[in-house]
Amino acid sequence: MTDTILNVQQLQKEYTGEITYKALKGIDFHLGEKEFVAVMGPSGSGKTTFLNCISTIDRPSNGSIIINSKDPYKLNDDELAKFRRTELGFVFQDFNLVNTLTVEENILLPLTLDSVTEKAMKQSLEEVVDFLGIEEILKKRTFEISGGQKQRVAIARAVIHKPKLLLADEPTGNLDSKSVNSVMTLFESINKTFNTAILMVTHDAYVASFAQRVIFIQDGILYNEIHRGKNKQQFYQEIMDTLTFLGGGQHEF
Ligand SMILES: Nc1ncnc2c1ncn2[C@@H]1O[C@H](COP(=O)(O)OP(=O)(O)OP(=O)(O)O)[C@@H](O)[C@H]1O
Repeated sequence: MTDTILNVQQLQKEYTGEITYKALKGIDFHLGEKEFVAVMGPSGSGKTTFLNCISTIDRPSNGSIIINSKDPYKLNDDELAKFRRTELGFVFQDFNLVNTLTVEENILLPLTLDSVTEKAMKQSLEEVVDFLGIEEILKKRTFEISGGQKQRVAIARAVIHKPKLLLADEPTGNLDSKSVNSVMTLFESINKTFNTAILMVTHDAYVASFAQRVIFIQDGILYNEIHRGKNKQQFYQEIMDTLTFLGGGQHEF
């Protein structure tokens, strides 16, 4: 068994308001330190809540989350901000780039916040830009580049500090099929080249088939998980079969 980067035990999340809603009802989950796992399930099943609890956006109601041997919910605000900047990387469906900054400035943002030296910044930038093949757009503003390019920039920003764990919520949700392919190939190579563990929520079985394992959440509980063997096409079919078994129209996934 590989070392664990993320250990989730009995995770529960209850949204309180006029009506109390239990979005997560006790989830146990381990992510190996070099693993790439996709999270699937019907709409409203709790996928984003699960990811948000792990990414420290949403505080769990009960249970524990340990990332790289640390409990982020036991850190004070400054420590937590630093923890997120150094140990985690985030990729979202809508890219979350700063429109007033250039591509290069966007990518360097996490490092400027951590007062990294200019020399070290340049070196990290060169490495990530080379890896992602985005030299020619570095001086452009975000409104001058395509959706696929925006997501590559967002990924560059998410991995420039070599996080141990990359968290992605529907990273291909706003992309055309050609960009979906290139972004997923990129995720695969980030996972293999930098040994970055990846946890990614997706509705798309094809996108999930790039992962090594898919977990399925239904009604706030872990319903099932399947592992990829050598054959990606067969894995895709198994994912589709599980989704069909889970029920709900295809539009729900
Ligand atoms: N802030 C909130 N307050 C109250 N209820 C919430 C809140 N956020 C989510 N929920 C509820 O919790 C449940 C799980 O939501 P969540 O967004 O995690 O589902 P999901 O599986 O990611 O759905 P989708 O695939 O549609 O994005 C839903 O029923 C949702 O309405």
